[in-house]
Amino acid sequence: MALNKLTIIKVGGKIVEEEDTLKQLLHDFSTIEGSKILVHGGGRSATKLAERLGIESKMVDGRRITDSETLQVVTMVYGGLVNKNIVAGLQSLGVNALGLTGADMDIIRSEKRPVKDIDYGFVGDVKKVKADVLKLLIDQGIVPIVAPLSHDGKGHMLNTNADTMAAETAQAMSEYYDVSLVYCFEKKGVLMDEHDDDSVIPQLDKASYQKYVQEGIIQGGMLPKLENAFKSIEKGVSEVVITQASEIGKGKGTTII
Ligand SMILES: Nc1ncnc2c1ncn2[C@@H]1O[C@H](COP(=O)(O)OP(=O)(O)O)[C@@H](O)[C@H]1O
Ligand SMILES: CC(=O)N[C@@H](CCC(=O)OP(=O)(O)O)C(=O)O
Repeated sequence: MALNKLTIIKVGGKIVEEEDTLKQLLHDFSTIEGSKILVHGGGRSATKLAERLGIESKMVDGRRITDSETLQVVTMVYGGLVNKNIVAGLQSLGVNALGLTGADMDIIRSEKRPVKDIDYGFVGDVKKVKADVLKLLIDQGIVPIVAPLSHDGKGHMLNTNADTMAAETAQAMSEYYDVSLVYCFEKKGVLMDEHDDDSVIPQLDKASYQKYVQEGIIQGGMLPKLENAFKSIEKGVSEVVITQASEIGKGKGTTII
């Protein structure tokens, strides 16, 4: 029997921090038919609040070094401000959104990343996504809105890259659904030249990805997105697309092959 379709949209920090772009995204998300989940970031909003509090933000390969003060900031920003703004916005559009961190209903459990060359601090590597619980919610007509926070099951929240949260959720949900994972950000897709929006790479395979990383064409925040995209395809996700938020479902952007 063919599996039902599930669309997982990941939306990044630049879109969620601006009222107009967020409003447009929520409108576009509300029009997606069928089962869906929204995973959001908010890195830029966390960096701004940290700055106002006099806390410096450090990123390595697109991931935040999270000390205990930074963990407080990201918990407030992702689990509070950003998540609840999205939930309220979607409710106003008739979408029965439910905001969740990984701790809520134990949906996403992680382990603190071991210290190797770099100590990322309170950053979680995802160990388990409770796909069955998310499915129960979806079956009730609820639309889960997932913040980039997981927990370790011992009482600690852990900061977790939103691209990874979306990918791990997509992989786990593939047991029950035919999953499309769409990474939405402010550019039209993965670009040959970051500053030229007309240089979209329509299809990207792993060999080309590795070559572009070496050449410096792909870097920074695009790294966790693409690492997660390739892993998702390998682990049963039907489709992974990287595109501009306004072009969801229009067959544009970069498709991972
Ligand atoms: N080849 C590339 N094509 C598009 N963006 C790229 C590329 N290489 C690096 N980037 C950078 O990656 C960023 C997206 O990562 P990030 O800011 O983490 O996204 P998000 O909006 O999901 O939080 C882009 O804004 C861009 O600056
Ligand atoms: C560990 C880690 O890097 N966590 C990310 C979580 C937020 C995020 O991923 O937000 P964007 O999608 O807006 O980049 C961070 O704190 O920046």
